[in-house]
Amino acid sequence: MTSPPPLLAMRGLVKSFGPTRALDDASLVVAPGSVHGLVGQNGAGKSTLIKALAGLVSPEAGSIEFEGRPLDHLSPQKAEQLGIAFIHQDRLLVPTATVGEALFLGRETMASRFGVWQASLQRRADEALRHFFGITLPRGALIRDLSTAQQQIVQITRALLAKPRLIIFDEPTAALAKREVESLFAAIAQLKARGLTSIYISHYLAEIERICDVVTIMRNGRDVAHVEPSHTTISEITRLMVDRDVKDLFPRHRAGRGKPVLSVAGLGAPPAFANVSLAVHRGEVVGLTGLLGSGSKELVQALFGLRPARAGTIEVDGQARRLASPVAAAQAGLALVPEDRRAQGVALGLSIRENATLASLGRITRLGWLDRSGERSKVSRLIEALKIKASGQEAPVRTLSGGNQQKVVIAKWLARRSDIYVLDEPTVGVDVAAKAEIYRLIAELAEEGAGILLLSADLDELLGVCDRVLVMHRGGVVGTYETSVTSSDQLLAAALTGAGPGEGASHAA
Ligand SMILES: Nc1ncnc2c1ncn2[C@@H]1O[C@H](COP(=O)(O)OP(=O)(O)OP(=O)(O)O)[C@@H](O)[C@H]1O
Repeated sequence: MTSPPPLLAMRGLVKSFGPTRALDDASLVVAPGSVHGLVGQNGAGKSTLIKALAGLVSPEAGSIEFEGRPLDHLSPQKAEQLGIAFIHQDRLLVPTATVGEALFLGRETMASRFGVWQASLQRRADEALRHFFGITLPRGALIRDLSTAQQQIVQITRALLAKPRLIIFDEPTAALAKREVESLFAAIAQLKARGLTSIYISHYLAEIERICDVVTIMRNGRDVAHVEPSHTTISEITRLMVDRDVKDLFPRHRAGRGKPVLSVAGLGAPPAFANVSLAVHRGEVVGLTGLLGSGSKELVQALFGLRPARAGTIEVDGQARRLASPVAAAQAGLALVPEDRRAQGVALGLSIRENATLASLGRITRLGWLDRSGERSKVSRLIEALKIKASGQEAPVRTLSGGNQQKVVIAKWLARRSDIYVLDEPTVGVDVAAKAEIYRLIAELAEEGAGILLLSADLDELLGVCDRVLVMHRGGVVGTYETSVTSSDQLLAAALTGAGPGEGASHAA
């Protein structure tokens, strides 16, 4: 049987940025009706390849064919006319638009806010969101009021409404909770059944294995292998990506549990969450998880000083503290790795070295010394360990790939000597080798006597690195699970239903 001609054939692409060869003879050939995975370490060239298809970068060599026709002088408009839709990592929706406007209107017409018009838009928005994702969003909400996950759902729904021929998902699940991931997979399966072709870029190899028919593996700007997940293991895909074996993804720390370093009692910021009590001890890694709307994100925001708590107390090392701002939280001894790292964590115009140094400024030890050199050398070590791919330490962070930018922020914050680390999704968008490195660092911090609170939607990650996991549901903590005796299904069931822990787990926080 002859196979059908490819829907998309990108061949021999070359693209340099100064001294960096982002694409070096890269090819991607996609069969119609397939779900095609694209994987590679941070900086391997995945985004540059996709940007070439969107007309956002012009390759120096190579060819692109779509439905058998050669394409040149591509632009985002031309790609859209051809029926190629992109779901990018960065949010591109207008923050002041309503959900209905973001879904159905061109950007230029968003100024009109007539009541009847809005009501009809909202009704159509509800229908579309329910159709593709089985959810509705608060009526009249503006894009900026939505969480990252909700914004992404709107972005995907908008793309699907245009009935594309090819849809490219660039790390679509990075900000999604497990249940939304399932809805997305169901939507992709449905689209495939209707003959739509998808390209799926992700660092979550388990997802790639589950939904992709074929996977192209990139390394150093080149496609180095093409495999069928049904005949290949995740560790083989990892080995092809990294060109070595990655062992011990989840190293366990060997710290003993010390005194409580962070104690939260009766904390509330209604309607997001109420009456939350928890303790993180020295030498302990505590996980926190919950679906969208469970309050877990908002709880972490309150600890970051980004959301005022209306009730309850927070103690750091036995002393009552008011964490009214991120600065107050940092002064109280908390190191915070925020989720929205591009907005909150990194100065894009500055170099890697300058970003690393910024974290050291103003950090005063208990004895009153400014300890910069120690931190800086630790940052350098981390940049080395996390294999941040850049032309050098002076490269502006703006020029790094998305995952490498995240590594810079994480290196910066993890190098601060702190008593408590609050990490909000620290490994999202980070490749598997760097993930292992970040887990090793978390273990090291615990062994140095810090307490760590890790918010994550990745249940395997939580079970792999934490001692205990707190699950939130509808604004409250519904259970604390000892990870040594818990499965991811138990965590998911608790997050979904709010049912407390069964055998082998405890209610005590
Ligand atoms: N505008 C640019 N200027 C300079 N270098 C760039 C630019 N865009 C990309 N690069 C470099 O090209 C290489 C490939 O980057 P790309 O964003 O394609 O990687 P990626 O595989 O998508 O990584 P990630 O998984 O981190 O998103 C990286 O070394 C990056 O630093």
